[in-house]
Amino acid sequence: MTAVDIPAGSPFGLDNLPYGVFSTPGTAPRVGVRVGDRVLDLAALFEDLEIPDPALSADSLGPFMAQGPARWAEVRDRLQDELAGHSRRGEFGQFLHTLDRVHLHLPFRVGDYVDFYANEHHARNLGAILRPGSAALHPNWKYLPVGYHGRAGTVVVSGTEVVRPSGQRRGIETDMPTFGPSQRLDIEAEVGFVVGVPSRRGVPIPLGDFDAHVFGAVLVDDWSARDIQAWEYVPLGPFLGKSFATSISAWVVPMGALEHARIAQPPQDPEPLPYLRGDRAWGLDLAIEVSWNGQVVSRPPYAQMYWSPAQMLAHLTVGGASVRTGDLFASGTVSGAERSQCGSLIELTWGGTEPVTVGGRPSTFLEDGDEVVIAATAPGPGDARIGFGEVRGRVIGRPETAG
Ligand SMILES: O=C(O)/C=C/C(=O)CC(=O)CC(=O)O
Ligand SMILES: [Ca+2]
Ligand SMILES: [Mg+2]
Repeated sequence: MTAVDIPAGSPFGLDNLPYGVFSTPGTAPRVGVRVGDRVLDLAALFEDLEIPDPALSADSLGPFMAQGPARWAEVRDRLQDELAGHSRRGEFGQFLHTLDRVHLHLPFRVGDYVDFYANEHHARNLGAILRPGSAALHPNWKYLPVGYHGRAGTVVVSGTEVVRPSGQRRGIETDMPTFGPSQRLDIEAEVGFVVGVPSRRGVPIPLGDFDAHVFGAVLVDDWSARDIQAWEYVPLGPFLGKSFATSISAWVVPMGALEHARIAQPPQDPEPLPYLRGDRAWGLDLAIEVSWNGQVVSRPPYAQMYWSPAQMLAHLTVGGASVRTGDLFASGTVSGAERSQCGSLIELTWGGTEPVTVGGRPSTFLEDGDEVVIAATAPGPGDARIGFGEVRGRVIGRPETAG
């Protein structure tokens, strides 16, 4: 028994306690923690406990995340103790709001945003689809986690509508561009890692220091306009095809909640260079599920990621780049060896040549009105699951062109 009602088997039990930013009608956004199907007002609880912290009244997790790992652990331990009913009071009703009564905001101000390309199945599939006749993997791929800097200002919270981008599109049969709404609008199911503690410019973050900087993880949907991307990406990489919207889940799962999800990474051959070499138990056994208009179309296994989040951060900073509170780096699309495990529609439909049936309709890329939901859970202690919640987005036509 806990001091609060948590539905049996909820992936939002005391072993999870993910953080977000919420408001109720007429009140200011502030830090909340998901407990079962409710949101706990953290600032109000801590005031009541006579340990107030202005960081918890902020409209972003930033100030709390900047306080660092000792404080994260202290707050988490205190919460677990209070909610487990170990305190004299055990009265939480006044601090809890049911989910249907709260508005969930973007949980932190996104600083810099990087997207990696850390999944070998995805990299090989995209190579085969986009660059037939060339080697699927570039020679650098197994030596460094390939990535690019994305657009932080268009990272949006789950539930935000995604406006179909227009741009220069390459036709399938021709190399001449036309301008108009993307006809190959896609998703990418990814996991993102959120920096809490900044680093100093010129000082790389070694593999072993990951926990000193990274606060938690979110689900990411890296919406991608494949026809825009295919025309523009040479030689500098993704640009407008991926900058119109990147959705993240509303809950940031603290790294402390993922300790039972840690597994060995897949073998790395060739052995990485020394700054990328270290603890191999950095895989994460996250089970992801992609639903398209309510139908599960894919189950990407994060366990198969080639590069670990610690390797991503080490590489991102090895040249001297610093990170700041609120920086987000995403893993890249998560795919498995099977078609039914692919985290993007371009893979799932093999470049649009092999439609999947969604709601009885043969489907390749996203139509206006389509909705995609990416959800995930991780193993917790015993039988418990740790929920990430979901990242949801519905595609709408551009307002001025919508019919
Ligand atoms: O291989 C390419 O040219 C492009 C790859 C992507 O679009 C994937 C990307 O954004 C990185 C990732 O999600 O893995
Ligand atoms: Ca991506
Ligand atoms: Mg504890």
